[in-house]
Amino acid sequence: MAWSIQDGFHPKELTPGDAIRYYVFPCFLVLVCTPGSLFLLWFGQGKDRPAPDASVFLGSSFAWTVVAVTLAWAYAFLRIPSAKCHGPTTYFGQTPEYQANGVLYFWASLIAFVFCCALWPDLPVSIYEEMPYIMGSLNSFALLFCVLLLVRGKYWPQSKERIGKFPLIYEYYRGMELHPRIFGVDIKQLIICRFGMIAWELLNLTYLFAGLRLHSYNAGFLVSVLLQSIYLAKFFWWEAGYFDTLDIIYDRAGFYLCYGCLVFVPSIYAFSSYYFVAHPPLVSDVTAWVVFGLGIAFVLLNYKVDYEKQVFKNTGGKCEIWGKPARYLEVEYSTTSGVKRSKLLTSGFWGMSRHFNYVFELLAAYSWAVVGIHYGAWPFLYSTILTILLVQRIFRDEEKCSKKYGKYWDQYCKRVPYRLIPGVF
Ligand SMILES: NC(=O)C1=CN([C@@H]2O[C@H](COP(=O)(O)OP(=O)(O)OC[C@H]3O[C@@H](n4cnc5c(N)ncnc54)[C@H](OP(=O)(O)O)[C@@H]3O)[C@@H](O)[C@H]2O)C=CC1
Ligand SMILES: CC(C)=CCC[C@@H](C)[C@H]1CC[C@H]2C3=CC=C4C[C@@H](O)CC[C@]4(C)[C@H]3CC[C@]12C
Repeated sequence: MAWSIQDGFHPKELTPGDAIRYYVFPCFLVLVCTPGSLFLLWFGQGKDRPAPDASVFLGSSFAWTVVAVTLAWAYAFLRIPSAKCHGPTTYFGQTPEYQANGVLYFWASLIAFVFCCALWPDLPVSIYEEMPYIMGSLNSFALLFCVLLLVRGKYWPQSKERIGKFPLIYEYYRGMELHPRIFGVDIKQLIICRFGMIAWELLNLTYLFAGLRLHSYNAGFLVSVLLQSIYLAKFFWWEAGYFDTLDIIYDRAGFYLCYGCLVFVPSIYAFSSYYFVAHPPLVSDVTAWVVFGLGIAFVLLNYKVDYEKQVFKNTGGKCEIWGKPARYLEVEYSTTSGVKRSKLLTSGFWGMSRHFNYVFELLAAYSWAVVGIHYGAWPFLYSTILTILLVQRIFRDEEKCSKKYGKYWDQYCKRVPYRLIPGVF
């Protein structure tokens, strides 16, 4: 069998597992995420504010302006002349093209935002206070956008790919197309890399500036925002590497990714900074800067693990890992254009566990939350959800690899027996 995503769903053979996967889980997420995100932004302000009513979905003119400007800014950077890069060719022969100006986009966004804050000093506090409305607008936009993706992917697909039928709610959740484009740009790059990631960064800065205006300097808050900013700067530096991941080569543009980056990222990923405006961290300055040192180490180590694999792949295995020639397993997989050979790295971090990059990813996420430890669990919301998301991702990634490499994947798992933490899991 050629290595491809062999979709197919047989309602007559529905197992309890299928029912959960194709009906219960997507319905649950679609129903829970919207009220959940709105609750978080109301609750996170920690005041006795009246709970938002249904009119919050209409947003406000300020909220819609913020959303529209951020989207237009992200879109503009995907249209300006720039170098291009490409993702892996799909099994049905499509090679997605991306704009390779992530670093410029990141710095230009930061500078433009700081400039706006200097021009309108009340801007950060206004955005902070209007966040429930901004989240209302984002929810309305995202839910509708995912309907458009579903309709277009189902009735007017842009690619030649043929995929099996699934329950409608699952198609909405999963999405229909792998690499859809809109007005000349790749939708996943626009929504995930450009909107989601820059919203996370600019919201962090907004909350930090709002905190400074409403209270005073707080080392714990600054450290938390700095660590996330360094992490996000690293993301834009490595953006081309992201085009080789599960989200791009396997997941489709639908609720999971698009609603995820339009709503889940701004509400949950940036939540600790949001929470710190009304609940300034209570750790001492010295503790905060020790956390900073550790956090930077975790972010860099996370990058180092990804980088080892990138160098290994780019050199076809002819590289050194930790000062010794890389060790690997030779593997084969079938494609529609014949059998292909590849290699799986088994030395360095990739010999310790099959997803050691996630260990540092999690440590980094816990490090920028830990400055809020005196407030209990809320500052750890993102890191806790990330733990669940990454464990689920390990299983999804391994299902993909097992389908792709077959018996070779079993051999690799024997050589590198642990998934995440050596000796434990
Ligand atoms: N903050 C967040 O929300 C999240 C952050 N991340 C971060 O994003 C980055 C990328 O993570 P992610 O895309 O999940 O996964 P990985 O970078 O771990 O990539 C997994 C893929 O790499 C290939 N691979 C796996 N093992 C080996 C090996 N030993 N040798 C060579 N190739 C191998 C396989 O693809 P193939 O063989 O087909 O090429 C596999 O599907 C990480 O830094 C991670 O921490 C990830 C998820 C969520
Ligand atoms: C339940 C629900 C709606 C989930 C949404 C999940 C998505 C928003 C995330 C799933 C995978 C996430 C990411 C993967 C890898 C990344 C690289 C990292 O360096 C930066 C973050 C990210 C782009 C991250 C972003 C959110 C997801 C797409």
